[in-house]
Amino acid sequence: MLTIDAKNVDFYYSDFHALKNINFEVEKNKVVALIGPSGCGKSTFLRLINRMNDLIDGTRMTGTVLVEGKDIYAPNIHVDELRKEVGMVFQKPNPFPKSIFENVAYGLRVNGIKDSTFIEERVIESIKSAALWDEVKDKLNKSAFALSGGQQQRLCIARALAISPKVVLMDEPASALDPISTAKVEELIHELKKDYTIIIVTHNMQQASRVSDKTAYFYLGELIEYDETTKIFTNPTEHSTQNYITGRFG
Ligand SMILES: Nc1ncnc2c1ncn2[C@@H]1O[C@H](COP(=O)(O)OP(=O)(O)OP(=O)(O)O)[C@@H](O)[C@H]1O
Repeated sequence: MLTIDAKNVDFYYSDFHALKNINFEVEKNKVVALIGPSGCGKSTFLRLINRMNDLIDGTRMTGTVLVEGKDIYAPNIHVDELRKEVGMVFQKPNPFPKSIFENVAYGLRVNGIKDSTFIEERVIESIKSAALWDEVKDKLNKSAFALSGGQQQRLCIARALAISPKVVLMDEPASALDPISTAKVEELIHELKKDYTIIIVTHNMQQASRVSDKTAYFYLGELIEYDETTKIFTNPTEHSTQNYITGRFG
């Protein structure tokens, strides 16, 4: 079964037609990069996969988005349940004003989990998975704001992992980070794909080619080309893709 299967998706911000007939499939445990010039609809599409656009007034979607075979826009879908399966990491690290431990425990607590041994194990495991353990193990009760930006971003990744999602959406997760932190996040993405399916929006072509199995090139609300990353970066079919990856526009 496909992990993500979007068919004939159109999306509007009021009258503005932001996504045009998108068809997009992702297999389990793959990393897919969404690339394309600013304003072409990458983030809009990413946010459709965990219904983040529902929060914006005047928006409308047609078509279907299936996550693990379930139509996530069907009336019986609970958005809170969906977001347990489809986690998200944003461009700027956004830890809560809580301790390092409580940031990661948060999703478990709001989901009603009370078993403190389970919470502790899950928090430690998630921080380890996010490649942050060695840096924070002696200060789990300190404020998350005392961490560096790169550490905060890995903490946000740990927070997303704690509730065991199937899919992790990442919207330019390294764009606010220095090169060393960026490299750590990229290594982490590589590790995480053993257990998760990851969709990442990035403006950094090297990053897309380093971290992803497949790459989707968007332009003016259309999915122009979607293929193996090596193919997109060495021998794309479309002129528009070629122009973008070689830096001729965008
Ligand atoms: N909340 C909104 N209300 C109205 N229009 C919006 C809204 N968010 C995005 N848009 C428009 O939809 C289009 C796609 O935006 P989106 O943020 O998805 O692009 P993007 O490819 O992710 O861009 P960037 O690379 O700059 O983040 C743009 O023209 C944008 O102006």
